[in-house]
Parts: sequence; structure tokens; C-alpha cells
Amino acid sequence: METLTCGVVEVGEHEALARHAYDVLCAQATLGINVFWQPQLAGPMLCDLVVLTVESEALALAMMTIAQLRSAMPACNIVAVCADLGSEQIAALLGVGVFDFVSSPYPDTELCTRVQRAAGFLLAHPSLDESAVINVARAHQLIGSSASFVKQLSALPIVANCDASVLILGETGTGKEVFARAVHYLSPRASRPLVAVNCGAIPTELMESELFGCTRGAYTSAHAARSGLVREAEGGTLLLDEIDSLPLGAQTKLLRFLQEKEYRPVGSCTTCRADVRVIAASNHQIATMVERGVFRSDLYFRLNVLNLTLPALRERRDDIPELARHFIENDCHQRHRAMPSLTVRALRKLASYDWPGNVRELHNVIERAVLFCQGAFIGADDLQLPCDRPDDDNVESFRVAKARMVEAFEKTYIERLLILNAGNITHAALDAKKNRRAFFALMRKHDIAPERFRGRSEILP
Ligand SMILES: Nc1ncnc2c1ncn2[C@@H]1O[C@H](COP(=O)(O)OP(=O)(O)OP(=O)(O)O)[C@@H](O)[C@H]1O
Repeated sequence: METLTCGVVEVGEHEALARHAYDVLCAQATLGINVFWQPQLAGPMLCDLVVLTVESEALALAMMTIAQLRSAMPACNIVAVCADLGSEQIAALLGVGVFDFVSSPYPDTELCTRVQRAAGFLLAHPSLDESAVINVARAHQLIGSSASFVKQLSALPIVANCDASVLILGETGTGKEVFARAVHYLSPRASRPLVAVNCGAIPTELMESELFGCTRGAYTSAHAARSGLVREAEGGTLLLDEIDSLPLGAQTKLLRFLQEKEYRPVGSCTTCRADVRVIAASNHQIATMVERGVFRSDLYFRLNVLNLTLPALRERRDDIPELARHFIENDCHQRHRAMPSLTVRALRKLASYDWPGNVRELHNVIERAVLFCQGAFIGADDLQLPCDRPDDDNVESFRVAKARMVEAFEKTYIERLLILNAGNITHAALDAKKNRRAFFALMRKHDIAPERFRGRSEILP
């Protein structure tokens, strides 16, 4: 393997910071990279990697230095060692092409890992430009070419290359999970596991053991020791969907894990370490939850180092035809049948609806239309939207009418049980004699948020 070179560059007056980074890298005999010291960026420099120290007061100077480095060595990867930088300043650094960063003080191994990862990425991906990333995103089922969507897509290379935590926000069904998957598969962690967990689907009392594992007998139903999802994700990415549902106890444990990379399984006195990148997703404004005191502000800041906010489908209506065709193609391919086309009226109907359930709702509507479509076209009347009311002149077929009644029944039934159980999903699922996951899946299908029912116990009609 070729030996890469890494220059340690100091920006600002704080030489000790750069000197420490230099000493740390030189002391790591197994790094396999030639490290050299370049205190003031004096004279021309040629290397594969740069470790650049940046203090908050010297941010403007750092930006200029990065621009200089980038124009002299477009292919080099820069790792920033940051002192007192806020998340917006870090985002600015990443925005001008910094590959990754560590915040001082940092454990020595942390800097070595980041530099090694930057080196590994350089060898594996000599050049990954924006259009290549958009194509890869498509390959990961992320469809859309409207301006607001492409704006988020073009952040993918930066977000994927950097190892910081990511918070993905957006209404339900906007594609947060698909996006998180693309981040993982474009990142240097792609060959390691991606473990996805929906925090809202796990009972509060089991959350910590589900994430961090537990010893046998740690609590009444812990009949066997469990390793936990953090351990399962070792070397890879942990996707925490619906992070807003994370109970406060688990928030504290997650914060410690993000800060120290360390955790203790429930009931254990042993401290474990894991190298896992965390991506969190939510359809709630976490900042508002922080203000209300139900989400830890320090955890929010730790998760929100990189932030992506996905647009609602009604804000990117241009993407509706492309998405609809994509779903028709996928569904027909799975059912081994010919692909029907959407009529102009059908497309108009799709474009004029507001899609509160976003891309997921569009997918459901298309899936149903494909199922019932028997000809070569899907017409406007084949697309059932909640705003549709069958009138006397337009009699539905038995199958369509039945499907609509079943949908309406499911929604009312689930809402009734949630009202009766004041939003407690476990109890509502028990009443329905369904397992919790299946009950939760039905709630998601109908976009039912449990918090709407918490504290409500009115008499049902
Ligand atoms: N840009 C997209 N291209 C193709 N399919 C998409 C896109 N965005 C979302 N989808 C599809 O929509 C559905 C919902 O996506 P996903 O689960 O990622 O949404 P979400 O924002 O995580 O939803 P929730 O907040 O409810 O968890 C999935 O079937 C997904 O494949």
C-alpha cells in the first residue's frame, strides 16, 4: 500500500494545540502515515492529508487557509482540530470541504481514528463528485430532483464523509430513514453494519437495555444477557429514528456514549467501548422539546452537529411525477406485471393534493392504485385520496369500497384504543391482541401520533 503524507498546520496563535496533535500522530507507530510539521503554512506544501488546528477567534483565517490548501491540493483531505467552536462554525468548516473534525480536548485515539479514516477514504474513493453522489443516492432509492431536495442531497458527501453525529428532521414520511441509509452507505463505514431502531416502538422501560444491552437478571424479564444495539453496530452506524421518544434516562446514557464512546450495559459494572456513528431522526422540532424541558439540551447539541431538514412533499411538488413513476415501476416489477401509465388527470390530481403523510402516503396511494388497476392506465379515479367522497353518480367497485372501509375502520379502531389507554401503545396493543410492533406499524400507516392521546381519557362515542 502506498504511504500517505500528512502535514500538521497551525492556524492562529495557539501553537500548543497543533504541537499536541503532531505529537499524538507521531506517537502512533501503527498509523502508517508520514506526519510532518508545518507551523505557519510557509512555502508550498504537497501532501495527501492535512491536520489543521482551528480556534474560534481565528476562524476567518482558517477559512482562507482551507481555500489556499484546496486550490493547491484539490484531492487532499483536511481534518480540523477545533478549539471552542460552536456547531455553526463547525458546519461552516465542513461546508468549505473539511473532511472531518475533532473537538479539543479529545482522546488521542480519536484523532488517530479520524486521520486513519480520512486516509482510508482517500485510497478507496480517489474522487467522489456531487453528480456521482446524486447517482449513488438514486441507487439507494432517494428519488427527487427539485431544487429544495437537491439542496439536501448535495450535502450528502460532506455529511457522509465526516464522522460527526447527524440530526435529520422533517415531517413524517419525508424520507429521513432513506436519507440516513444513504449517509451510511456513502460513508467510510459502509462495509460495517447499519442498525436502525425506532425509539417510539420500544417500551420506555426496555429502552436502555435495548440500546446498551443488559446482564442476565438485570430486571424481572431479563432471562438472558443481551449485547444491545450499540454493540451490534460496532464500526458502523446506529440510526435512532423518532429520537424524540427517547426517555430521559436513556438520553443521559446516550449523551455519555456520544461524549466518551463508553457505556455500561444495564446491571453491569463493566464499562464497554464502541466505535459507532449516531444518526438521529425526528418529525418533531427537538429545539422546542428542549425549551419545554423534555429533551436534554446537551444531547440535542451533541446530536445536532450536522443537521438536515427534509422538505415536505407539498414543498417539492415537481418531484411527484418522478416519485409516482418510481413507485409504479417498483411495485409492478415486484408483481411481475406490465407497468401502467398515469393519465394527465391523474398526475394533476396527485400534484394538487397536499400530502400530509408525504412520500409514504404517495407510495401507499400508488400501491393501491397499481393493485386495483387492470388496464394500461391509472386514471384520476383510481387514485384514492382522503379528500375523495364517492358521489351517487360515481359508484365504486366492491373491492375499492371495501378497501376504503377497512382503512377507515383501522384508523378509528386504533385511535379508540389509544384514547382508552391514554396513548400507551403497549396497553393498546394488548387490548387489540396484537404484538406491539404490528400495532405500531398500523399507527405509522395511518400517521397516528401517540402523544395526541396522552392524558386524554374522555368518554368515547
Ligand atoms: N426521496 C425518496 N425517494 C424514494 N422514496 C422515498 C423518498 N422519501 C421517502 N421515500 C419512501 O417513503 C417511505 C417513508 O420513508 P421514510 O421511512 O424514510 O420516512 P421518514 O421521514 O423516516 O418517516 P417517519 O418520520 O414516519 O419515520 C418509504 O417507503 C420510503 O422508501
